[in-house]
Amino acid sequence: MTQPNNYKIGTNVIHAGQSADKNTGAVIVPISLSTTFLQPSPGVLHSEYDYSRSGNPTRKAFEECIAACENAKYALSFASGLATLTTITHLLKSGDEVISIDDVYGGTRRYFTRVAANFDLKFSFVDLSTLDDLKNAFTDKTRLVWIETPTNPLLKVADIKAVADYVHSRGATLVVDNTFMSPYFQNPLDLGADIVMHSVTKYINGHSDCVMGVLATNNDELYAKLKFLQNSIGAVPSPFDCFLALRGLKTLHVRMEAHQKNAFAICNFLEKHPKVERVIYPGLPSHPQHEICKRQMKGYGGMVVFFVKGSIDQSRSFLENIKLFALAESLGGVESLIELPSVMTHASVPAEERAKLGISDTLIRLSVGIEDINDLLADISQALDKC
Ligand SMILES: C=C(NCc1c(COP(=O)(O)O)cnc(C)c1O)C(=O)O
Repeated sequence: MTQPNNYKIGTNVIHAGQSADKNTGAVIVPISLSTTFLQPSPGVLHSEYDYSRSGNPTRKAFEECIAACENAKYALSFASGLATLTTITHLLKSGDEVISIDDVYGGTRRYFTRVAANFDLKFSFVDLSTLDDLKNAFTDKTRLVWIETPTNPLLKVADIKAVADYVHSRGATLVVDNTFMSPYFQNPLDLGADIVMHSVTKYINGHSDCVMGVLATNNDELYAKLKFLQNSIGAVPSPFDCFLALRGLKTLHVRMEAHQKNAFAICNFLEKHPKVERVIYPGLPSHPQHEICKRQMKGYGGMVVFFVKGSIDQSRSFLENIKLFALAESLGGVESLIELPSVMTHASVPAEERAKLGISDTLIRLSVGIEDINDLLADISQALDKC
């Protein structure tokens, strides 16, 4: 269990869970690759570790650091964001129902509808800009509510505290996927969420070189169940990935501020451009839930979406001419990424659902990196001029 401390996140990312090694004095947490640990006598442990799937020193350091960053007592890490989602879903039993915000990552919807639904779990997807849909979708079998906020890709925002209060009034559990904000700009547990999770692959690792996931909670009972599931299902990250993620995490506060500064500059440019229909960013007063953003978020992140005027022809032309932004899936790395959700990250969402959500062929998603903003703006400008 991670004890609360009075440090700010900019200190915790560097120090929490990372005390110098008592034996060697090593200041940086080593990569502990041993899969097994000596037992002086059968069943008697030399340390807290017996087998690396059940517990690993490098993984423990990362989990303790994330717990401190999310103001949590506990954190558990996994091989990917979806492995985290899968493990959380195993808290449920046959016949249980789950309500998810409608605009979730395509892989999350795919797991819910094409994997977990085969085990007699029922999923419904609702717009959460108000509580009405949530209340209408709730039944006595609803056990879990899953929200991303902001959502991927449309950056919709849900009122975490209001959702948590209602979910708890019905005796259910709230999970918040905090990937787009990272622990630096938003702490859902402080707002009433029971579990917060991240695709560590994104901003937490921050360098597009590690696929990993993590969850954090203050609930002792949930932690005990999830710790059991982490070991029993075994979807754990490698010690090397934990080392990479812990190293990337150390600059989270610096990177998130740089992402945000560049994102605002790009929004200001796009809003004035004649070939841009609409720009969506939580930090803009024009965002439909901007007041909620100001209340529950400490910043607005590096994700920007906008609609180009025209059709997929204009989208393709723009994306084929962009140079500095890498046309690729994923997000949250120091390099700028760009993608077309309707064809790439959300292609697995049925076309009629995409249409209902507004994920059109002219919706462009930017993961704004921390390159020099003048170069990023010049790149976007030259590509827009050609489409
Ligand atoms: C790969 C992409 N998303 C992964 C993702 C995931 C899945 O994380 P993985 O580490 O890729 O398994 C979970 N939650 C959110 C909000 C995500 O965006 C993407 O949107 O490009």
